Amino acid sequence: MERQVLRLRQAFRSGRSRPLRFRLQQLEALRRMVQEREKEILAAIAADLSKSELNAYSHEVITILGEIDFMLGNLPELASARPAKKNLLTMMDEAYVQPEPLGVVLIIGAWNYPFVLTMQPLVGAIAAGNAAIVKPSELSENTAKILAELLPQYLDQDLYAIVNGGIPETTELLKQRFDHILYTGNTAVGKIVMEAAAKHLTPVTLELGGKSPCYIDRDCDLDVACRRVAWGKYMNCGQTCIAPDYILCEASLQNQIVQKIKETVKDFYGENIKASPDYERIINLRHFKRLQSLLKGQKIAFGGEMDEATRYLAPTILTDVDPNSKVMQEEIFGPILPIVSVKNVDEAINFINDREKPLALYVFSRNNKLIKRVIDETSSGGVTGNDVIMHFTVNSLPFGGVGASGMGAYHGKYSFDAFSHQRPCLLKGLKGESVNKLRYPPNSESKVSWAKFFLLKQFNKGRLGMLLFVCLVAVAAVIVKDQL
Ligand SMILES: NC(=O)C1=CN([C@@H]2O[C@H](COP(=O)(O)OP(=O)(O)OC[C@H]3O[C@@H](n4cnc5c(N)ncnc54)[C@H](O)[C@@H]3O)[C@@H](O)[C@H]2O)C=CC1
Ligand SMILES: CCCCCCCCCCCCCCCCCC(=O)O
Repeated sequence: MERQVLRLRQAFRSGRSRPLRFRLQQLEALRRMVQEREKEILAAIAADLSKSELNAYSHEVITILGEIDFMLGNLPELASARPAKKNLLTMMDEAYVQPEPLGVVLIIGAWNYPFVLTMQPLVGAIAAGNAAIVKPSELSENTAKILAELLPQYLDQDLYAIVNGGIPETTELLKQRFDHILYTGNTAVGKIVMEAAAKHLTPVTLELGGKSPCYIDRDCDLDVACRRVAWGKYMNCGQTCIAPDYILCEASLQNQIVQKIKETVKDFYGENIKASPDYERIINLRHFKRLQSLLKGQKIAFGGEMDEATRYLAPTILTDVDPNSKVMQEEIFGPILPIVSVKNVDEAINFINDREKPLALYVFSRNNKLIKRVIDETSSGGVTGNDVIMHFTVNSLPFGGVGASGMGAYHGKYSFDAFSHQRPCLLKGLKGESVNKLRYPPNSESKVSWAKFFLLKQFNKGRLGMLLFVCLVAVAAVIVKDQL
């Protein structure tokens, strides 16, 4: 492991990953990989998550193609230096912010969207000019295997590597020094990653989970709300980090919501859900048993059927759920939808604020003011109003958590930023010593007043301001020279 990181570090230090042309070439190669090897990639994702290849394409491959296209189209602008505003003392100098790559970065992915959660950060790491090691989840073993086979065929092998394995391999990897770590997965392991990173003062982006609430207001089109909630909750069998975890609504809405989601489920998956190509399975037996245990003692208003042999768990709704019950204490990450009743929106807001900050928050209402109020009075990684999941798909929005749901963000420009250092650069000439005397010892009352004048005054009024400024500097230089 140590040698592998060293190899990447040497390649990074050679400067090969930095030129814009090289980054664009690598991104194009990654796009070619996705296009040319689409069948193998889809088959691997499908095998890992008992998913149809059509769904594997629309849940995962489409996101990566979109992200690569975004980077190819925007990289020249993202990577270029941005001029910075100057003060009086530096008006004649050059000030700019130059994004620079961080170095060798580590990307640790989770199993639930195994292609997106490794490749989307990789696109950002390449775009920003880094070397990268990708560590896919061992639970999605087919995707991990195909990535290990394909990436070296398309990408520069000295700069981009893939390490497969479970806890021992990841533990070993985390002992190495990286310049950034982007980890996606559960909060407990997030803490392990952050602790390991702290030993090297390595910055981290943590994409964690949590319970994402969904408030459905009385003033709402329930048919639409229930269809959208059912889509986001039961997609990937509930194994989506931003799936609506539970519903908050007034008690009088509960039965209608159950009825409407029930009808939607029939429309989506037919009478025999098990036979639907659009309904996935739980990833493994451990998660299946965990979900089974969350149902104990609950009122199952819909669903609840299960088959351990195939890890099938039907779309399920729980009603009159006690906020203190187990299903409301941990992230569900499965197709179980509890409904908790609240008296009104105020109680819903308090309910959300009494708990850890969620990764996503959903509000359904015809009343935009109410939606804005919920946004203003709560905190969450992201928000979608009158829909679920969809903020993930907008790559001009930063995607990430806050508080217990994570730190940092990525997607589109934010991925580029996550893997870049914004380096401030100020380039001065060697002239102007008469004004510079102001900052050289010995200090004096008059120097301080001049310093205040130069540093605290703001002149940003275009050409006229510039002219005025040049005159001022000339006069000041003469006065300062005489006084010092
Ligand atoms: N914020 C986001 O974008 C996303 C967050 N998630 C969250 O991830 C969670 C589900 O993923 P997990 O079951 O955690 O996935 P997982 O079991 O695949 O673990 C994630 C990664 O951590 C590594 N890992 C596991 N145990 C480790 C240890 N002791 N030391 C070092 N590395 C270790 C694994 O090898 C894997 O690469 C949910 O909480 C979900 O909400 C999932 C997808 C997206
Ligand atoms: C007109 C046709 C439109 C088709 C749109 C398809 C939209 C598909 C959205 C797919 C979202 C995938 C979410 C992936 C989330 C990954 C991270 C996570 O939350 O665990």
